[in-house]
Amino acid sequence: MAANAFGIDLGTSNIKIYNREEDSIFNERNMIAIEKRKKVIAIGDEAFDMYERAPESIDIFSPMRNGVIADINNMQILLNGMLKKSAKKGIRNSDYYIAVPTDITEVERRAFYHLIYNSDVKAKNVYVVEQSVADALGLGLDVTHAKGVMIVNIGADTTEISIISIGGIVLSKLIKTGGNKFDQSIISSVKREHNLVIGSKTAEYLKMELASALSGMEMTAKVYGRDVVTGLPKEIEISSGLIYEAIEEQLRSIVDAIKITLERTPPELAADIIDSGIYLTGGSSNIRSFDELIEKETDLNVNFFKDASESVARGLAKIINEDDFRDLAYSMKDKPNY
Ligand SMILES: Nc1ncnc2c1ncn2[C@@H]1O[C@H](COP(=O)(O)OP(=O)(O)OP(=O)(O)O)[C@@H](O)[C@H]1O
Repeated sequence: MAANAFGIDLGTSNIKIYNREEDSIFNERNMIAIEKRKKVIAIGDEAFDMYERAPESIDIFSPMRNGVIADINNMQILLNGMLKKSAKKGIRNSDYYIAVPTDITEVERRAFYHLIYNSDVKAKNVYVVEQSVADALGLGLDVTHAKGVMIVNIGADTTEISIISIGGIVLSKLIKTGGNKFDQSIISSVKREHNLVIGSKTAEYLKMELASALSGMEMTAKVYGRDVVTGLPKEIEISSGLIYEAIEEQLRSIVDAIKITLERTPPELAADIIDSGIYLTGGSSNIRSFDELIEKETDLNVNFFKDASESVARGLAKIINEDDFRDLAYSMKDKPNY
């Protein structure tokens, strides 16, 4: 029997690890800090704390890009370190369940599997789970039944929109828009409007404080940055209106992708979705009134969950612990050329 079982949701911004033995979810930033291109000096939240503060000799980055593994060697080092951090024992000879986006290439999919299979955790078994299936289970939906559900996961680099029925994916679309793109737009807008250079952590703070998916909110927040003209540090008050203008285009592209997916949904499943509504998940679904915007634009009910950023990990926990859902995980070994 396997020593333990872990469920892994590798996000561009955060890595979430479910540990069966401790029945807990570990959630830290998916970041690694490397000094002089050789020495790993920090991982996870500790690396994130150094981000945009460290000298040039230290590179700090996420080994994931647009929802897929961009740097497998560093992702492996990071994952091993995070597993050791998250679990007191049972890392070796355990079963590993990894969530993978659906709308990616076979090469990208294989990289998730090999990340675990080739790592020094010496996994007993490696199983792959479609990310949106785990997401739906984590929200408390029983996806093994015939009823169709639509899951919209708005993450950091990506938004994945999926239609699930009878435990399988009927349609899935991954678009390269999410929280990180909102942050980048906020940086550009603050620079254009106020001649102020801010870092991405400040942009994320402004997003969390002031962003709304609907116009009309009136709030302000003070931030520090560097004045482009004088080169000196400066404090400025930013309005929610500016943040709305900065992210409006990206909000629209997410709504448009949802509409396109709905248009392509088979009619019987569309009827189910009208009945049950759209399920909104992922960290960026926390932007104020996102559910209201989607409801307004699609005329469908939107179900929003406050702690949705860990729903994939909670879904993996269900697959690990409940026999009824075990078949939702599959081994890549059963497929040729793996
Ligand atoms: N309260 C909040 N308001 C707005 N955005 C938030 C909030 N909380 C988290 N976020 C954003 O959610 C994103 C992280 O979400 P999540 O953990 O679902 O992404 P991920 O799985 O790492 O990314 P991806 O799915 O793109 O690989 C970040 O961009 C973060 O800024």
